[in-house]
Order: sequence, then C-alpha cells, then structure tokens
Amino acid sequence: QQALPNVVILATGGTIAGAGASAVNSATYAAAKVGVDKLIAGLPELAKVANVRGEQVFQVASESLTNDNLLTLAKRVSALSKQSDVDGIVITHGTDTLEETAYFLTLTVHTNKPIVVVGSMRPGTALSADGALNLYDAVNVAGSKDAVGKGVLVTMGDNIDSGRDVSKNVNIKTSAFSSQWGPLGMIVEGKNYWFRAPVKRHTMNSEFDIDSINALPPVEIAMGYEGVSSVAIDAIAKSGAKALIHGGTGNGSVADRIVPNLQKARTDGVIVIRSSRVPDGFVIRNAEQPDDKYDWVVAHDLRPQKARILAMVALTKTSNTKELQRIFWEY
Ligand SMILES: NC(=O)CC[C@H](N)C(=O)O
Repeated sequence: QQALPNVVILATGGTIAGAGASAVNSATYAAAKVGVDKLIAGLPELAKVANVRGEQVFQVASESLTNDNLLTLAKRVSALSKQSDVDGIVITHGTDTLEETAYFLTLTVHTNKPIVVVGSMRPGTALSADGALNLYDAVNVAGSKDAVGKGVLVTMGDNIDSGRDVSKNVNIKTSAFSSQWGPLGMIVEGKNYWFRAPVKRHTMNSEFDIDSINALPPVEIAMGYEGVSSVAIDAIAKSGAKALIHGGTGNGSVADRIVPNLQKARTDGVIVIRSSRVPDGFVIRNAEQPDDKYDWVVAHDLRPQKARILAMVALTKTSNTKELQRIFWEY
C-alpha cells in the first residue's frame, strides 16, 4: 500500500523464532526454528502498519554468532538503508547477544533511517509469548518518521531503548532488557512516546562505516574476581589478541598480583581496556589504577561485552591509546 512505510525484516534466529513441544515450555524449547515468512504470516496486524517483507539472514541462537556474522548483517543493513524503497529495518535476533549486535550497528551503519533490533524471551508456542507484540512494536517504530535519526533502537517489553545502552539484565523473565540511563521512550498500541534522545555519537555521526570494514581484530575479555589468577590474562596476551578487556571488580579495580601481567601485555603491544563486572555505573580514568602511567584505556560506562564491540570497531582505525580513549568517551 502506498501510504504505508516499507519495512524490511532481517531474521537471524533466536527465541523469537523458537518453538517448544508444548504451551507450557517457556524455557525448554529450541531457538531459531521458524522462518521469517512464517513469522510475518503469523502476525497479520503488521500489514496494517507497514509494507513488510522478510529476509532470512541466519537461523541461529545468538550466543553462536561470530564476528563474520556481524559483518554480513551490518553490510546488509547498510545496503538496504541506501535503497529509496526502504524506510526502516527490523532485525529479529536472539536475546543473549542482542545488545552486542545493536551496539555494533549503532557504531557502523551510516543512516538516519530507523533500525530496530528485537527478540523475545518466550517462543511463539508458549503461553503469554512476548515475541508478537515486540515484533509489532519494532515494525511500528521502524516505519515511524519520529524514529528517524535516533540511532539503532531495541523494542522489548513496551520500551524503546537505545541500542548502545540496552542490556539483557534478567534472564527467563520477559522484563529482560533495560538501560542504566533509562529507555528513550515507550510504544503503546503502535504509538511512540519519546522522553529522551541519545547524546553519544551513532550511525550518521559515527566515524566508522561498515562499507569500509571487512575484518575485525580479535579482542578478548578476562574477568576480575576474588582470588583471580593471571591464567586468563597471560593466555589472552599470547593469543594474538589486539586488545584485552579487563572486566574488573567494583570501579574497575585490578588485583595487585595481576597488575604486572597486564603491564606486560601492554608492553608486548596488547591494548588494555579497564571495564567493570558491575552492571551499572562507570569507570573513572586514573582512579583505582594509574591509567596514564600504564598507558591503559578505560571503558567509560560500557560493560565488558559492549567495550569489546567498540574496541574491535575502533581498532580498525587506530591503535593509538589517546585516540582509543577519545573514542571510548564519545561513543
Ligand atoms: N531469549 C532468547 O532469544 C535466547 C535464545 C538463544 N539463547 C539466543 O540468544 O538466541
């Protein structure tokens, strides 16, 4: 229909495409089973709000996605966003790593058009399945003029969150996703209600562009914990990783006995990025550890898995630690 926006759904798998043996299976089921055409056919309400077509990009559970998958998906999103017959793009995705893909697209796809990443916590076969409404919301937001220029968005549980900020904070429950800085808005009965806009650089204002990124460098994560040893850090430093994210305790603190190992990794050429295992809050430069002296970078408010995404993207352009720190403040 001419008056309706054109929205493309790129399907990648996850629980939103899952199926269980019975309606009471809310946790025991197979993810990534239902094809995108069946998902669209099962939700006739979509046709009333957008001209929708689907593409099956992958059919996997999101914990198994690879860097190559990220590149393939982002390049497809970028190509579609340049088509005049596409107004918005929805990506259906498993929820386990949805926050990472959403952030990767935020950093690398140059478009003003709405990109919405969506999943579900229960398969469509379950009682009180949440996928249908989440997908309906995603298509509505992707086709909305008022979502233009707001970057990559996530529609889960009636909220519209920023793809940069949002994380899976609860498992099992449908209230799984939230952002420490709050959602950007809500969507109710197909209408968007906005309350804030992202201030970090994204999409059109990003210095990174997926059209010129063809490989991502290896970046690994080591956790901090009481009793931590240097086993993981030493293995990562020797692995050929270009950067090591330290998911430290508290304010990104580092056990004194492993500081020399991280210093050695840095002298050997590995970028050391100090993040925190604490979900909210942020890491302050030169607090806890003398980052200037050690030539380390701090991850700002990014959790280890989000810091890894930004590090991979940033390292495609620079391995200068001053530049990397600027990038971590700005994105
Ligand atoms: N709720 C989900 O989507 C989780 C299913 C699966 N582990 C995935 O991330 O794809």
